[in-house]
Amino acid sequence: MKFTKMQGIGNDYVYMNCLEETVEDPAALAVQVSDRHFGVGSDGLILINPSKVADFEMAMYNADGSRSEMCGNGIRCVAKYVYDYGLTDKTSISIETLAGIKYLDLTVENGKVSLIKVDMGSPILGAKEIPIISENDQVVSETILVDGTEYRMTGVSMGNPHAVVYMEDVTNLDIEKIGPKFENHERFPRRINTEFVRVIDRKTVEMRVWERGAGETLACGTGACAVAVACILNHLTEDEVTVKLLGGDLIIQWDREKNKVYMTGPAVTVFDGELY
Ligand SMILES: N[C@H](CCC[C@H](N)C(=O)O)C(=O)O
Repeated sequence: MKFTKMQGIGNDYVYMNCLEETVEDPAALAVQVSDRHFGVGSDGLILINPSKVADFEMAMYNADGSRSEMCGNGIRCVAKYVYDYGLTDKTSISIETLAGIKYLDLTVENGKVSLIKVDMGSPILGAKEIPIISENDQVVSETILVDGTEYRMTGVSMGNPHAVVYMEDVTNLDIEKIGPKFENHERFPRRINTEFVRVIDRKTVEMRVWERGAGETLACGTGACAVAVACILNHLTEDEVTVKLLGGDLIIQWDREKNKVYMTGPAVTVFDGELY
């Protein structure tokens, strides 16, 4: 079976073109290919499928085989894949996900996609869609007790669930220890992606992420969107934020009139390969 390894600011997945290949058991394949010693090495597996309602469909599996609704870095790579490999010649495309249809604008340089802007749709706070928040609205955060320590956190769904946790320092964080405690906390029955964020200034934040089903990754696109929304709601930043992740930067804008989040970032092809 043919595959392509791609990465979006270091968040790497194995991509398979399922317009041509058939994958019988994607959950098992995700575990197999993700292994960094016995497999290809990745944060998970992403299948590019045909769609009846959009140009393509993306099916995303974490390294542990669990399925996620959405993947921000992954969807930019899918856009690069379908354009660079000639599956489409459009530079505005739609991709169906379990979190709805997403719309993407591609920047092409020398015949290849270099940058992608994604309309990530509307964030969801708790169970309810976030209404347009005025500057006078109250701070949106809660306290959560994890492993004996109280943290301030905002829960945001970008189709998949995120806990945004505010920190003074993320560099020295023992994420291998605290990450799993958040992921499996009783507050989150479907487990959770956790972003630990430090606000640098009103336009810049830095974060590290512990992903549901994958552990620490170098970046998380949906996580960066959740972080921006949470920081904006808490009046910590402006409506456009540069999110600095271990693998690079993403620009996140929240258009509060339309209640849409836009994510802009790169996508890179690493290599093509064949699985035996
Ligand atoms: N890295 C991905 C998100 C993966 C989320 C996944 N770990 C989940 O279970 O929701 C991103 O760029 O958005």
